[in-house]
Amino acid sequence: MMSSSSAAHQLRQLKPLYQHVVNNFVAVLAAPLAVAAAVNAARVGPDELLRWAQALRAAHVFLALFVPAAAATLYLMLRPRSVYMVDYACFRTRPNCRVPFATFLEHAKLVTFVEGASIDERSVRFMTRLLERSGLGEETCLPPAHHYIPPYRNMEASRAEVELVIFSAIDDLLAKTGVSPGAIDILVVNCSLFAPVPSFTDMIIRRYGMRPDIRNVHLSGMGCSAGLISVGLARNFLQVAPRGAHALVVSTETITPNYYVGKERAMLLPNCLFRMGGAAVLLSTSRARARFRLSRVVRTLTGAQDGAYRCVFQEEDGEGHRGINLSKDLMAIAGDALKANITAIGPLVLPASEQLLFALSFMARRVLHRRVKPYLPDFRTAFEHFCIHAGGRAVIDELQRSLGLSDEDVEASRMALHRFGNTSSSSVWYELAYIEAKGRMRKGDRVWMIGFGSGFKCNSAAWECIQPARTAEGPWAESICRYPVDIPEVLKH
Ligand SMILES: CC(C)(COP(=O)(O)OP(=O)(O)OC[C@H]1O[C@@H](n2cnc3c(N)ncnc32)[C@H](O)[C@@H]1OP(=O)(O)O)[C@@H](O)C(=O)NCCC(=O)NCCSC(=O)CC(=O)O
Repeated sequence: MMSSSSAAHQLRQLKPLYQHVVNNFVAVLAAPLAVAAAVNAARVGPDELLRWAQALRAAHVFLALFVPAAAATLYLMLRPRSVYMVDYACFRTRPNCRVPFATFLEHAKLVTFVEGASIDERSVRFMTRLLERSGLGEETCLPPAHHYIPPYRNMEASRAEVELVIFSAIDDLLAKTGVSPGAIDILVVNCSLFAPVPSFTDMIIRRYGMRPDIRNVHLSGMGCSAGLISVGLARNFLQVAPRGAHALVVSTETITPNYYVGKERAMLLPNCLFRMGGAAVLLSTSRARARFRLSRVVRTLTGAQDGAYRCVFQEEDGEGHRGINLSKDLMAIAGDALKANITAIGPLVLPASEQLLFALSFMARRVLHRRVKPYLPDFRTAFEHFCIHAGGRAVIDELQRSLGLSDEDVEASRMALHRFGNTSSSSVWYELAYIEAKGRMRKGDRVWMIGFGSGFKCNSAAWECIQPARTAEGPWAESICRYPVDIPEVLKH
C-alpha cells in the first residue's frame, strides 16, 4: 500500500500538470474544438462551405460582426484607465544620523537623568533586550534632533526632519524622471504622527513652486499602511484627470516629536523600532517611460473591533508622557487583517488552478464539517516578489508563516528592517529598491506590496514591472554589496 507521504509526493509532482491544464483551460478546450471544426470543414469540402456562406442573411452577418465590435468598443471606453509608476525614490540616510545600538542605549541612559523624563535603568535594560531581538542593524538612522540630550521634540526640529527627508526624496525623483514640478497635477502625502499647519502638501507646493490648481491631500493618523492608501487615492484622482496627468505620492513618518520618555514597555517598543525614512513616487496615466503598471489596490480595515482599533494607539501614559502603545496582540490582529486582505485580493490575482483548489477545500470543509485543513493558496503563483511592511521581526515572521513564503521571498523585508529599521509607510519602497538593487527584477515580474498599520489596516498593491531599474542607485547604493546578511534570533554584543 502507498504510504501517505509518497502519495503526497506524487500529488506534488502532478501539480505542475494540473496547473498547466487549469490555467490554460480555454486553450485546452479550444484546441480539440478547432481541430474537430477543421476536420469537419475538410470533410464537407469548399463548395458546400461556400453554399452555407451564401445562405447566410445580411442581417445575421451584420449582427455577428457589429455586436462583438460594439461590445469591445464599449468595454474599452468604460474600463478604468491604467495607472503607471514612472519611478520612485527613497530618502538616502546619512552617516551622521546613524544610531548604532551602543549609541542608542547610551543616549537612552542619559535621557533617564533629564528632568521630567521617567524612563529609567529598567526601561533601558528592556530596550536593550528588544534591540537585540528586533532584527535592526547598526546603521539605522534617527533624525538629527534625537542625537541631542534631551532630544528635541519641538515643531521646528520636526519640520527640519520633514524637509530633510521628503525634499531630498522628491529632488531625487524629479532628477531621475526629468519631470518638472509644474507638470505635477496631483499631490498626495501621508505621515501618520505629525500633521503641522500648514500641511506637508503646502510645504512641498511652496518649496517647488507648484501650480495653484494642483489637487493636494495630506493623510495623517492613518498608520504604516497609509502609503498604499495614498497610491490608491492618487490612482482614483488620475483616472478622472486629463490623460497623461502626473501624481506625486510622498510617504513618510516623522520621528522627531515621537520620542517616548516614560517607562511603559508597550510604548518603549516604538523607540526601538521606528527609524527615519521616506519615499516619493511618481504616477501617471501615460505608459511612456513608465517602469511599473499598477494592477490592484485592495484595502481592508478591521477597526470595527475594539482590540484591532486599540492595538496601535497614540496616548499619554499614567505620568503624562505621550507615545505610541503597541499591543502584544498586534501579531494576532495583523494575522486576521491579512486573512481579510488575501480573501479580497486572492480572486483578483491568483491563477484559476489556485482558486479552484481553494474553492474545493472550502466546499470539502463545509461538507466534512472542518475536518479538512483549509487550503492556503500559493501566492508565489501570482507574484514573483513580495514587499511586506518591515514592522518588526515578529511581523515578518508571522507573514512568512501565514503566506507559506520562503526565506528568499521575505529577504527584502528582513534586509530593509536591518538596514533602515521600521520606516513606516515607506518601508515597502525600500524593499522594492532592494529587489531592484540586487538585480532580481525582470520585465513582466509581478510585485505584491503589503502594508499593515494602525486602525487596524492591511492594504495591498500589486504592480507589474515594465522596465527594471538600469542601475543600483538609490538608498542601497553603498550597502547592497554587503547584503543579504545573516540575522540571528538574538544579537549579542
Ligand atoms: C519586539 C520583538 C522584536 C521581540 O521579539 P521576541 O519574539 O524575540 O521577544 P518577545 O516577543 O518575547 O518580547 C521580548 C520582551 O518584550 C516584551 N514585549 C514584546 N512586545 C511587547 C509589547 N507590545 N508590549 C509590551 N511588552 C512587549 C515581551 O513581553 C518580552 O518581555 P518578557 O521577556 O519580560 O516577557 C518582537 O516582539 C516584534 O517584532 N514585535 C512586533 C513589533 C510591532 O508591534 N511592530 C509593529 C509596529 S506598528 C507599525 O509598524 C504600523 C503602525 O504603526 O501603523
